[in-house]
Amino acid sequence: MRTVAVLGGGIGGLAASYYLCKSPQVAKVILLESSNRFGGWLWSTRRSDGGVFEHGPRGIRPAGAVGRNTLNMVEDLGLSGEILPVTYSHDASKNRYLYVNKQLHKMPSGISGLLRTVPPFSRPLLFSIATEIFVKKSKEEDESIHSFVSRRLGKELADIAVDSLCRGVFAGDCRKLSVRSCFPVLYNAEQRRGSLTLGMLLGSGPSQVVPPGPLSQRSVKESWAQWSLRRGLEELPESITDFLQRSRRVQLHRETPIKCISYSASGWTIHLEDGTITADHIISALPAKVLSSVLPSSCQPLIQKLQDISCVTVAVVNLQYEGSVLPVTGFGHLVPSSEDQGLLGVVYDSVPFPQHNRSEGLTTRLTVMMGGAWFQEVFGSPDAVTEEQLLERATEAVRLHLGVTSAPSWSWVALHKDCIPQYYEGHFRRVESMRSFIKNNSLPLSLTGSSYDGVAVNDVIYSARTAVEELLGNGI
Ligand SMILES: Cc1cc2nc3c(=O)[nH]c(=O)nc-3n(C[C@H](O)[C@H](O)[C@H](O)COP(=O)(O)OP(=O)(O)OC[C@H]3O[C@@H](n4cnc5c(N)ncnc54)[C@H](O)[C@@H]3O)c2cc1C
Ligand SMILES: C=Cc1c2[nH]c(c1C)Cc1[nH]c(c(CCC(=O)O)c1C)Cc1[nH]c(c(C)c1CCC(=O)O)Cc1[nH]c(c(C)c1C=C)C2
Repeated sequence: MRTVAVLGGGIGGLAASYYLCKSPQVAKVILLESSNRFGGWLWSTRRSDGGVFEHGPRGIRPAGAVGRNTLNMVEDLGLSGEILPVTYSHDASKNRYLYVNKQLHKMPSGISGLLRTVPPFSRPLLFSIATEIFVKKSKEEDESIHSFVSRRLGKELADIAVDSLCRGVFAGDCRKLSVRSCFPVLYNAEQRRGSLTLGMLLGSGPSQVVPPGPLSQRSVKESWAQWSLRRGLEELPESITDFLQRSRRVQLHRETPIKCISYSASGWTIHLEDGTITADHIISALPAKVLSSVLPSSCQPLIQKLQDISCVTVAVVNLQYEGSVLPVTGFGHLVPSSEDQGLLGVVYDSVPFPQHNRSEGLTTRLTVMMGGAWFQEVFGSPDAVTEEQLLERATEAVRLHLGVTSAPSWSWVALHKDCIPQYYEGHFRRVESMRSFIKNNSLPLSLTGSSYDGVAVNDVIYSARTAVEELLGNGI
């Protein structure tokens, strides 16, 4: 392989470039990013007083093949000493809350949490789990998450717990999201074991093989539930960028938006604002809709399918309060759509990562997330809403939900337009048919990034690795 162009310099494009760079088979890697920085949604503000605020992801899970894979990369980049782990026994792992009927309720955990009736639920969770074993498996090839959970565990759990969970991961509506694509473990447990309960007890099928490196082994030994980095998660893309800059085979281009791409027998031509670049193969780590807008019209069937993968907009408001202001301790709370459509949830950042608090004087850091699938309905056009409106709505939620009446001593409002792709029912078929089109037409193109195979940072990195392995026809 002579030249591979990687489109989009978020964590997906950086990871693809990293894996390409590891292989001697590739002569040249060209990474093209439209904005003035690499990292995409991994974005941390570091203040001069020591405070670190995350505007995108704030914690990564170490578990599973995808979690091990990321830790192996982190170790290879020399970031092991920067890790901030949060163990399973930490309050942030044990305590998560739901805000229902204008009150915070701790989500049931442990055996006693399953046996008792825990508000806002009207019966013990064990009842739903025990009866779930006898529910017949579906013959449908996909289903909405809400329909799946209602059928197997009851409507109450679907309406409150699962509705909130989908807002806290996809900022999305569980009535539209696909169980098969968003929660493959649940789908496979039903298909392979006939039940979620049996699937959890017996395992729901083979998982990818990723041998754990020393850092991943440490995460198991020390029981990590999630981790961040000392200077915030943006340290990860910064470190990959440094790694790539050290290679003479890699060209990194910021402020280089791709205008369109064309294909001929001699390969791809990528049209930029001020010139063109040629490549033998393209790995796209662009959001699906952006890729659809730059592809040549000869790819019409692919363009159509890419356009069907839409994204939601999330407003992220970081708040710093003086002193210790939280009435409870834990990861944060989620708000079901029946309680408040626009307010998705509040993360209590100071609890899992106190190391990111300002170095002098006690502070509490919170992040309020708003909008998602309900953005337009609640706030109107993202282009018309003001920062003042979003800040006001966020501080009002903190006052009502957590009883914090003081004004924040620092705040940051970010409007993330089209930031989380929504895997609606039938997503897996759309992705399958896009990849078939590429294969059947022998297009030297790979699809990676959060639009296809999972939205978590771990999933995006693993998808980049898979794209490179498939391209080079070997393991990395
Ligand atoms: C608020 C929020 C909280 C999250 N929390 C978590 C979490 O706690 N844990 C977790 O695991 N995940 C979390 N995620 C998800 C995760 O951060 C994202 O799914 C992931 O970062 C997406 O990476 P990506 O590279 O696929 O896409 P992006 O980050 O969107 O990268 C795409 C890149 O393409 C560039 N681009 C766009 N158009 C062009 C063009 N024409 N030419 C060139 N470049 C272009 C963009 O500028 C961008 O840099 C969160 C996401 C958000 C938004
Ligand atoms: C309130 C909105 C959001 C919060 N986080 C996100 C949104 C949209 C985005 C997000 N959160 C997680 C992921 C990755 C999923 C993964 O597979 O690793 C993404 C894209 C992690 C996560 N956050 C919550 C859960 C249950 C998970 C899954 C992994 C885990 O169990 O740790 C819950 C949660 N998210 C938010 C809050 C306030 C909250 C619960 C109290 C914020």
